[in-house]
Amino acid sequence: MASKDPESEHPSVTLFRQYLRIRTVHPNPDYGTAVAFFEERAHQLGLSFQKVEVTPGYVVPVLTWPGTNPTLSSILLNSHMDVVPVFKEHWSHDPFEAFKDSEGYIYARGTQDMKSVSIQYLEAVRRLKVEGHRFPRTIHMTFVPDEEIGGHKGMELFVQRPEFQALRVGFALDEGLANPTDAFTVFYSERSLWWVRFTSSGRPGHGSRFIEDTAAEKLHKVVSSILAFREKERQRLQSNPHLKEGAVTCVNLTKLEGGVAYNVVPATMSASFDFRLAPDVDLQAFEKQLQSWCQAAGEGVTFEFVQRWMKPRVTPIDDANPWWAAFNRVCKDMNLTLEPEIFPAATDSRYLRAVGIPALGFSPMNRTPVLLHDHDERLHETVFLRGIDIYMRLLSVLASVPALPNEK
Ligand SMILES: CSCC[C@H](NC(C)=O)C(=O)O
Ligand SMILES: [Zn+2]
Ligand SMILES: [Zn+2]
Repeated sequence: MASKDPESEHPSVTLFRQYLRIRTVHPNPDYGTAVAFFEERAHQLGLSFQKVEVTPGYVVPVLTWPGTNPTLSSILLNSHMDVVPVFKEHWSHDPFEAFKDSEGYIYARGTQDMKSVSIQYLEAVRRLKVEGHRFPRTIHMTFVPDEEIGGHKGMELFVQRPEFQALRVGFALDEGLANPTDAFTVFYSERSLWWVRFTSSGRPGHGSRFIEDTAAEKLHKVVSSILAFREKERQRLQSNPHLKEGAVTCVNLTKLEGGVAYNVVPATMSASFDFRLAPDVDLQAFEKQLQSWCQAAGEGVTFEFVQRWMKPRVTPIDDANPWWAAFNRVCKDMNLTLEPEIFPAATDSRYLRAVGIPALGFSPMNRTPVLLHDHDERLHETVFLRGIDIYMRLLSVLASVPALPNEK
């Protein structure tokens, strides 16, 4: 039970607060201290431990609880170690102090995204071990760097390593989002992230004249086409109560660049967009759409990709998927209402799904406002503790899923 008395704080909450104090914050995350923290936990829990250096200076600690049947594929519990920067002046408490208020809310960067989940995994495994359980399937816990900046020095490299293949992962859990209602959200896919810069070239000249064919006019046209598309998608979402945010495509104009002086018409200008493409979008056709918006804007309008995800994958959420069936059954047994959704942004699950691993994004935080990346990110200790109970039940069932047809 949670307690207001600091003397009798639940040890799992104390461990959570210790981890929150490790400053794994961008742009200079202290991964060394975090990796040492997980190594210490591995020793405390009697788990095997390895460090996989995916690129110089970027280590993935892997903690393993072997199953009783090594021929079966394993369960991967993934979380990322890094957290996004803070605007300290907007916080009610120091974001790296892990302050707990008199009601039991813990304030810190990472309380929701996703240091809570890392500790819930560890504590669920610890308690199951203490209770004397053994399961057929091996459980691995991985703590990856750099998710918040794209996973390019983290999960993207890790899934290509022989050490990762050796884990023989059959199913993975990774991050989700809080849900302010009594329900829990679970993510079975995510939108494809495309960051695109459109550059327009035109005739330069004096700012006092009606110059023909300027870069700005053509950029304006392409921006208008994209914002009109945005509005169409926005209306589609708004007019259909059955559609969730992740099921439509979103785009935002996030950067405008160009110009040197008030009285010089520039020869080039650019506009950058953050596209989030719904999993059912035909990506080749969408690229052609970008080309035709450029052509319609006039000569000299081009685009380049800064990020471009081309492998959208969906983890099936029907009973034909034994992992989903197991996950869903536990939630039913625990009377948890699940809201399956497509993750609106990008997580490391995309790298797992792209190499063929079914993955669900789940951070067990109901009755909690979505505060990831926000000021005063916080989580109530009772919600955190209930998450450990939920993982205990989930792990017991997932790690006992009988041999699949390809495992016999
Ligand atoms: C280039 S990867 C960026 C990853 C980030 N993920 C989240 C969850 O905010 C995003 O979707 O913007
Ligand atoms: Zn995250
Ligand atoms: Zn994040």
